[in-house]
Amino acid sequence: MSGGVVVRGLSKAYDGRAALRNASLTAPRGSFVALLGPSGAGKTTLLRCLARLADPDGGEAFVDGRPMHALSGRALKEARARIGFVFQDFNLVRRRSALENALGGVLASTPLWRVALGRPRPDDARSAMAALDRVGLGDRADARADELSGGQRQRVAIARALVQDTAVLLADEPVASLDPDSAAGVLSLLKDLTRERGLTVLCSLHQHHLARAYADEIVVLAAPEGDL
Ligand SMILES: Nc1ncnc2c1ncn2[C@@H]1O[C@H](COP(=O)(O)OP(=O)(O)OP(=O)(O)O)[C@@H](O)[C@H]1O
Repeated sequence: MSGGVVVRGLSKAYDGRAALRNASLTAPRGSFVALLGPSGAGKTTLLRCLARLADPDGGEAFVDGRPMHALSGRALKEARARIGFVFQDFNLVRRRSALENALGGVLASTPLWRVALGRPRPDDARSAMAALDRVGLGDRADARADELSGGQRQRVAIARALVQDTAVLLADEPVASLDPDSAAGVLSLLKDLTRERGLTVLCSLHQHHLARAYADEIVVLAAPEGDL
């Protein structure tokens, strides 16, 4: 199984009600794939199943060659640590700086005493700075996350994924709360990263025109009908 994202026949129900039914898609390595569909179609559920933040009831979900549906324990934890996430509601630690948030990408592999003392490994601090530079926020490294604009916060979340050395980035409506210019900036940054680093981006969006402007491919999820 090559890199990127492959979903085959993925299904998930909550309390007997289908949230996702028999979904299949492929996001080849280095591509930007947009996920469209009406509210309730299961876009978030699909992204959560891919990262095994939710357990699918059936089907297969491969992320960068790893069978996420079949992993457990340490192997699952390691696989999940290699997936980057960007969510609509800015999943950053608000009172921490941009640099500390970007460093969150390596915290899973940092000894606890370094976390407790707030002393990152020098290499990690350098790569976090480089990632912030890449997303255009090198001069805001010390700013607290809650002092940044929405677009800047999404850039920090992207920097965190770069520090994590992630191969696949899952983005759940990353521009839903942003003004049009910031939204365009975030999506074009994601697109550039697919070209530059071979990053695979699977990104749910509500705006069709943005999907058409930035995505290599568009996948439309239909709402699952009825109970299972
Ligand atoms: N944790 C949960 N518990 C119960 N039902 C859920 C849960 N998460 C999602 N659902 C239900 O599953 C269905 C799919 O929801 P999901 O959030 O995946 O859709 P979506 O396409 O992302 O929608 P939106 O575009 O509105 O964000 C919905 O009917 C939703 O109510």
